[in-house]
Amino acid sequence: MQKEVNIIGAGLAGCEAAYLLANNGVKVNLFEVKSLMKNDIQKTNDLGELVCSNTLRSKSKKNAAGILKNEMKLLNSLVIKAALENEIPGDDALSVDRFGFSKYITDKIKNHKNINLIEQEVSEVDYTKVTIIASGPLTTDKLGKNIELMTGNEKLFFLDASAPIITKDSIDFNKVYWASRHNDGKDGQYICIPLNEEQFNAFVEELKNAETIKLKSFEKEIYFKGCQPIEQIAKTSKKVLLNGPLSPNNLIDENGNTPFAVVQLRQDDAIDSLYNFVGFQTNIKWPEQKRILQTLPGLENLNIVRFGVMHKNYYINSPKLLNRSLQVKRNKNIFFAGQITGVEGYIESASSGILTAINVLAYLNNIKIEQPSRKSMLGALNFYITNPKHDKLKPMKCNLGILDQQNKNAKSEFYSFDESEREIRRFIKGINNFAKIGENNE
Ligand SMILES: Cc1cc2nc3c(=O)[nH]c(=O)nc-3n(C[C@H](O)[C@H](O)[C@H](O)COP(=O)(O)OP(=O)(O)OC[C@H]3O[C@@H](n4cnc5c(N)ncnc54)[C@H](O)[C@@H]3O)c2cc1C
Repeated sequence: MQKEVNIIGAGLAGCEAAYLLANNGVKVNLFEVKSLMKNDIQKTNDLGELVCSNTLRSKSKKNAAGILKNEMKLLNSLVIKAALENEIPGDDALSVDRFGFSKYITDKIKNHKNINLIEQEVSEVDYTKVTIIASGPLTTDKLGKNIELMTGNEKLFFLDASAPIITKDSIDFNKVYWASRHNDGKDGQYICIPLNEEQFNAFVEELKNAETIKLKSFEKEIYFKGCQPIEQIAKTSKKVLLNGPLSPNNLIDENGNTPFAVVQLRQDDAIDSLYNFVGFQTNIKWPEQKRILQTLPGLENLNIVRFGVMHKNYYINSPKLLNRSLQVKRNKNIFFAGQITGVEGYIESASSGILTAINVLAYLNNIKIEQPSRKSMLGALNFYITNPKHDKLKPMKCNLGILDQQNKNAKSEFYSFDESEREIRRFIKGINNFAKIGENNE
């Protein structure tokens, strides 16, 4: 009889897991609620939606995100395929047309003979079925409560925010210029809004005094580093702004000058009509957002198509609840994948979907497998989020610091990349008796 798995959530992790399992002959029931009930940041009915920025971050072989994406590609990632098919200019980053990206994923999932997409909210997990919970940082309340009951554990959360998106035709191009940080200012792919010191100081004051949406009393201000709202950074330090979202480094204008500060806009769609603010996650009230952004040179008439918003991000205490196979210790039929496990970010969540699916496949085949080691980014993330030493897990993005690569200083600048690739190839070889991971295995 055909093996069967339920997956809750058709986001990045759920779709990756469904794709891998279905490609390996497993019948997948993929449950997704968004066509019936959207959360505040979902905009379309398509699957694998990118809810905020449209970038899967750096392509560099020296960067943690570049290393993880290469590992995912080796593992036949649906998300990487969708991204490469829908890539748009983004300098060093893999930026995508978010609509084309999700459409690609949706088509692959809906047309797969082994995947049955079921549009409904799951409020109770059926423990008798092998199940992957991939319901993400905005898991519905009913399911969240059911997960709490199952785990007997407190749910954790941190606050996250998204950045506004504007139309290109509302920008005054006489006041901005094109440049790319990683390309010596040539062949610019980002719209750069130059600020002199006075303009920068005035903008920072606006951000500091901006009226923000009030948090509910139970939402203590817990921000995850890397997703801090811009107004919060402004309150903390001008230096952090100048070294971060408003850094002018390498953004040389047409006259060969480097401005005091630069606000960057990144292309957001394939037809080049929308742009998002780089590093401008915000929780400022919407009319205030518009007023403050309009003070920037060139944006006096800006047209915002999506405002920045802030959200709670749920995740479980994985070190306590899950074993290294991302399986609930007290209920072997139940697995978790994606951001709900405590990884943070698009590619981290998607890659976790791949690893969980491989573990589910091993479980269905009654095979014990060795997880990828910490020489790979996938293995390092998995080790981090399931490490019992982290009794209060803090969400983790991929980064070079979590890799266990003893000789990385002694070797070439691409040592980590090469070492991680070797590790993933070794891992794939080790599971090829039950998992088909080939490039075009569909
Ligand atoms: C506001 C915000 C901004 C973010 N910005 C970025 C960013 O710019 N860059 C980045 O790398 N990461 C960002 N993230 C993180 C990113 O969203 C996640 O890392 C990623 O989408 C998580 O993937 P996932 O598959 O785990 O969950 P999701 O992509 O959220 O998918 C989960 C799916 O489960 C569905 N679902 C939920 N509950 C149920 C239920 N009961 N029954 C059925 N279906 C259900 C949801 O509708 C959803 O489609 C952001 C997150 C938030 C909340």
